[in-house]
Amino acid sequence: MKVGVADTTFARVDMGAEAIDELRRHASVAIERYTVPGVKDLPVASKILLEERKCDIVIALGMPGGKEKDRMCAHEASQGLIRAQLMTNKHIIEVFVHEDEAENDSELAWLAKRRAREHAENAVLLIQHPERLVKQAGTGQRQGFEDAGPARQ
Ligand SMILES: Cc1nc2c(=O)[nH]c(=O)nc-2n(C[C@H](O)[C@H](O)[C@H](O)CO)c1C
Repeated sequence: MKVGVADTTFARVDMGAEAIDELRRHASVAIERYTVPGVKDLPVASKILLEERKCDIVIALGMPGGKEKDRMCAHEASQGLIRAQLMTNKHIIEVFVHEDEAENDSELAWLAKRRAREHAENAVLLIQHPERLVKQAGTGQRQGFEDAGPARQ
């Protein structure tokens, strides 16, 4: 199994390094990293990782800033990532941490690292152990902040 890790220099936390560190816990996983300036560059980087560098799945990590133009950028990047998935028929796990999700820098760093690691785990499960994700269906999993848990009925 080969996992592509696409990340950005715009991000204020080295999310790619966190994802790679988590992936390295799985001995059978090869890793290919591709760093670009910002989130809008992630779709083509991800597509190249899937098509030319023969990755099975890509984790695309980015950090939209807190301004309206950043939110617009993130939305455009998301649309590009969805298109790239449809064009390649492969998963690209979007791992965006919006700068304004956190109250301060230390919470931002904690959130970005934890979300990157949890989605790295999801990428391995999607390719190698999809049945384990089926077991988690409907359990309100979240990446970063606490899980929401299942709805009380
Ligand atoms: C406004 C803006 N905001 C962000 C952002 O919030 N997060 C991010 O990662 N990148 C941003 N960029 C840069 C673009 O994604 C892209 O790197 C440039 O437009 C060059 O293609 C831009 C231009």
